[in-house]
Amino acid sequence: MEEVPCLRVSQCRAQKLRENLQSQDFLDRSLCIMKEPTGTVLVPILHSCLLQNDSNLAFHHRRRGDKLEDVLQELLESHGESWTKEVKDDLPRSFQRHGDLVLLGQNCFSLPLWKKMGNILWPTVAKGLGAKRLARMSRISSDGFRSPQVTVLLGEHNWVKHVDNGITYEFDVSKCMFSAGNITEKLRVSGFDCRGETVFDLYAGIGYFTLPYLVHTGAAHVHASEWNPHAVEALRKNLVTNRVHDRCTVHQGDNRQVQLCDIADRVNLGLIPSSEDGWPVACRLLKKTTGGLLHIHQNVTSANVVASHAVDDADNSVSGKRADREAWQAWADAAANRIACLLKKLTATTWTTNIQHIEHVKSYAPHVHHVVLDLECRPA
Ligand SMILES: C[S@@+](CC[C@H](N)C(=O)[O-])C[C@H]1O[C@@H](n2cnc3c(N)ncnc32)[C@H](O)[C@@H]1O
Repeated sequence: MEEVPCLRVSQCRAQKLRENLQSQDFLDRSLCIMKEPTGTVLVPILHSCLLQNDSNLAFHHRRRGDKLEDVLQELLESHGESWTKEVKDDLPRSFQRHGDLVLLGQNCFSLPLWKKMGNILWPTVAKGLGAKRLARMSRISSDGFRSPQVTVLLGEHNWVKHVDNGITYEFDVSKCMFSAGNITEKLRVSGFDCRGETVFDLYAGIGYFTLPYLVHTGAAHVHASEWNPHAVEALRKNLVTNRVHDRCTVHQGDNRQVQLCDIADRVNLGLIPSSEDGWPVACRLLKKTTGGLLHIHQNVTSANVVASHAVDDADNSVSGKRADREAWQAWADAAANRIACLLKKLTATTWTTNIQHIEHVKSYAPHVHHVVLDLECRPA
C-alpha cells in the first residue's frame, strides 16, 4: 500500500486548512479527512506539495498520480490539435472526488475543440483523473431541496459513498447535496454528550448531522425531518447501513408541518443561509418543563460593520476580524431575544436564553461567515 502525506492539525484548525489546501490545489480529494483518537485530524495532501509543507507530516494509505494533462495532450495531438495555453486554461482547476466518481465544475472543457474528440473524450478524462465515472456540476439549485444540477458524462449511475469518522454516507450526487465543507461542525457534533437525550434534526438531508448524533453522542432517539424524497431515500439507507435505524424516526415532508411538540432536549437547525423559518417549530419541539439546546446555523455578513471600523482602525485585518465577531455576537443576541419571545408566546411562561457558544464553520467570502449558535433555552 502506497503511503499518503497528511497534515496533522487540531480539530478547530482543520476546516481552515482544508480550504487553504483546496484553493491551492494541494488537497488530496481522493481520500477523506480522518479524526484520530487523540482528537487531532489528518488532512490528506498531494505529494506535489511536500516541499512546501514539510512539517507536521503523518502518513496513511494510498493515492494515484495525476496524469490528466499527459493523456489529454496525447489525445489532442492524435487529432491534429495543438496543446496551447488556452487549452490548458480550460482544464478543471478543482473538482470533487467521490470514490470512483469525479464531479467536475462548470468552468472547464468549454472550448469547441473538445467536441471534436467525440466519445473518447470522457473516458480519457476519467483515465487522467483516476476515475471510473464523471459528472459535471452546474450549480446548487434554489429549489429549496438545495439539489445540485449535475449532468452525467460517463457512468451508469451517480450513487457515491463517503466514509467519515466511522460513518458511511451513500447518496446520489445528482440529487442530494453533501456538505463536505461542514466537516469541523460534523466533528464537533460527534463530540457532544447527548446521552439519554431526544434530538430533533430539522434539516436532515442524507443524515449529515443525524448520523453523528446517533453513532457518536449517545442520543437515545433522533427525529429527522427532510422534504427532498431523494435525500430521504439516502437517509433511510444510511440509517440501516450504520445500524442506527431503530433509534431514528424520519419525518418526510416540510418540517413546519410536523405536529409533534414538547419532546426534544436538543434541536439541530442546519440550514443556510438561514434556518429562521424553522425557529417556531424548534421552539415548539423543545421540552416545556426542562427546555434544552438549539444549534442554529446562519450565514452572517459583517460588511457594514467592517466599513465603519476601517475608518478608525489602522490595522484593517484586525478590525475586520473584530467586526466579524461583533456581527456574529449582534446576530446571536438578536436570535436569543427572538427565541425567548417565541417560547414565551408558545408556553405563556418566561424563558431565559443563554448564548453558550458561537462556532465559526467556514467563510463564503470576506465577511460572510457560516456560524452556529449554541443557544441554551430554559423555562424560568
Ligand atoms: C443544507 S442541507 C443540509 C443538510 C445537512 N444538515 C447538511 O449539512 O448536510 C438542507 C436540507 O434541508 C432540507 N430542507 C430545507 N427546508 C426544509 C423544510 N422546510 N422541511 C424539511 N426539509 C427541508 C433540504 O432539502 C436539504 O436537504
